Amino acid sequence: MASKDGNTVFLTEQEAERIRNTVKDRLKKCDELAGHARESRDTKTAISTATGASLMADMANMGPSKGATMPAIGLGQPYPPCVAPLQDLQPMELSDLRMETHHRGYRLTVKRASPVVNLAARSWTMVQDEAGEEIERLELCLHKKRHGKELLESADSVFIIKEPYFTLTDDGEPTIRIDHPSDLVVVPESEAGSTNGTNGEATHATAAEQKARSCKDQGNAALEKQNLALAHAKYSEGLKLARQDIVYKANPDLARDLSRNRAHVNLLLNQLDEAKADAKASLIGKEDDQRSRELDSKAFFRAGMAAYNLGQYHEAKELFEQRLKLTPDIYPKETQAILRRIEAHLREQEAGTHDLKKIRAGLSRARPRVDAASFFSNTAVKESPGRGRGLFATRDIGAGEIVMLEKAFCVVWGFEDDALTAITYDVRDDRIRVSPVGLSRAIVQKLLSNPSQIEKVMDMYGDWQGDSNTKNVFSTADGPVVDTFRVHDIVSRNAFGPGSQYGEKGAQDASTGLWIRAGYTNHSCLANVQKEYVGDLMILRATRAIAAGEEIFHSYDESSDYEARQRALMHTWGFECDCALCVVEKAEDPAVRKKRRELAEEADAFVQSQPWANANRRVIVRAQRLARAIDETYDGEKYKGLPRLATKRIQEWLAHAAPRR
Ligand SMILES: C[S@@+](CC[C@H](N)C(=O)[O-])C[C@H]1O[C@@H](n2cnc3c(N)ncnc32)[C@H](O)[C@@H]1O
Repeated sequence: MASKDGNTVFLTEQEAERIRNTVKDRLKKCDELAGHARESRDTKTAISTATGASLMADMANMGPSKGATMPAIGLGQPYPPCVAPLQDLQPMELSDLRMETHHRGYRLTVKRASPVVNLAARSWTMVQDEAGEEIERLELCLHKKRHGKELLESADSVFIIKEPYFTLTDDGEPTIRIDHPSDLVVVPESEAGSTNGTNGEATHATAAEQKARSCKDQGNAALEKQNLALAHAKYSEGLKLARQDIVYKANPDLARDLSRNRAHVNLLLNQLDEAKADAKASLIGKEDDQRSRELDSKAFFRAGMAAYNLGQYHEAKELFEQRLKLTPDIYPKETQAILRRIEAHLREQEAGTHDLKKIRAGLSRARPRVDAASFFSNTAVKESPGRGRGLFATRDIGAGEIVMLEKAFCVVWGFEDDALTAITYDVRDDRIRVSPVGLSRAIVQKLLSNPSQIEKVMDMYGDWQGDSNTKNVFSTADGPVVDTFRVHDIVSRNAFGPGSQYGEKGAQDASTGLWIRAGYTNHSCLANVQKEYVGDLMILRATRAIAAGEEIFHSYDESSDYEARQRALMHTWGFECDCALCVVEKAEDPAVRKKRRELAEEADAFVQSQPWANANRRVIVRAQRLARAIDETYDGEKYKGLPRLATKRIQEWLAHAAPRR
């Protein structure tokens, strides 16, 4: 575990080595044991170990050092999630598990047998199979919660593990390990009778209708108590019954009521795709009936809000217009106000007409995200030879003009509960990094809640592109499928920090986010746009005139030192920059670069220690001398038309200080 303090993450060489060795030792042992039969555990010992560990973890989570250490996570052995529906998988028993094996084609049904051990980046518990004869450890890595609740804590539930992966923990202990949340199906015990985890079809219409009604009542009661997850589960259970032909033909309104109610819960849970679909499915369409109009008005509102929150403003406009037309007497002012907001967002989307001053004024720590549309029409994504895909200007853009505005797909602010930073060691490149795993986690949650968004996130660049046969499968009959290793790798290469806008500070507190469109922008040290942030709205502004067809570049790393810059680009983004500036710098005598680096360090120290306000003549002369000395390290001929990055800070200091003398 690394300790953290203020802006720095401390990780000594020994600690780094220990993390490396732990991961490598584990992999070695896994290799040796691959295919071996599982050894039976003693139930009593297993439960008492888990109980002790659970207590210790709870105490650590409550203690004074809470949050003072960063979890360490080993990476680099990605495997795809299961893409088969439960009903196509064969049942297996705990005793069938083989070490270091993905049991493809199988499913395992278990029940929790001990308390849950809740750690920062993982949770584990002991589970027993249906016969209760065997006991084994089950671990959920990182993606261990759903709607803020620990999945393993689900009371009275059975867990069905799709294509279980049996491996070793870092401590060398056997465990079933789940990395992809879609590989775990949590089924209420009452429903678990049918082995595929779904309700058996009720054959008798009246009995099914009665059961569906009871589910609706239970859903309503759960909603009243703000138990959204239970309300959703109950409405879903009821819907399954109410949508059966025999029930639907006799009473179509029951399915509509359940859909309308679930739409409401889905909106509260930010499950916008299903909220929209449910609300639309609930429409009755009897315009001559007052009650039907009222209910459909509600449905149009719910579908409209879901579309609005998904940024689908054209659809949202249609839905709210239909609402107004259908029930001009129900909250007309509110509907008109939403329609005005939608019109404003459509203008933002088409012409980039954002009122940034107003947007900025509406932001606070309590409301850190903007309500604004993205504006992309000045840009297009195309191939960029040697760099994968890139972003290109579709028209001439003047210096200082806005090139693009994008609302983040997801931002985790450093002060939010979702924030989590971990030390990650990746065996693929033997590198240790500080990774915003809280952002990966939040993205996965958002994708599970809004499966229509999965494909566009998965299209982003990342090292692990998924299994070639299954990489484009994003759902099964059991729900959405998200490859969390892919999300992690996408975050590694595409996440940016919107800076400290709400008082976040320090490495452990850094805010990070994912902007999908901006993610296609390649790097150049000779960038033509600069990034700015207003809340979670990223603004790319032209730093010089950009001609139609030109590629848009921003700078991923602004270090003036060539070596430091290349190191950061290779370490974080995996490439070597070959822009015109890097070509010249690379060809220079390393001794010249070293001298420039030392002078730049001296200049940085000077700038930090000497305030420019009221600087006296002697101090200014010193700054001028330093600037000249750095300047002299540049060959005038070779650097013609190229920036002299190392002089930047001292020149800025001089620009502030000199005019006042
Ligand atoms: C944020 S993505 C940029 C979009 C990416 N090119 C794509 O195809 O989706 C970052 C990745 O693009 C590539 N890249 C960006 N700038 C580059 C450059 N100047 N030269 C080579 N590769 C670059 C690297 O692979 C980097 O990890």
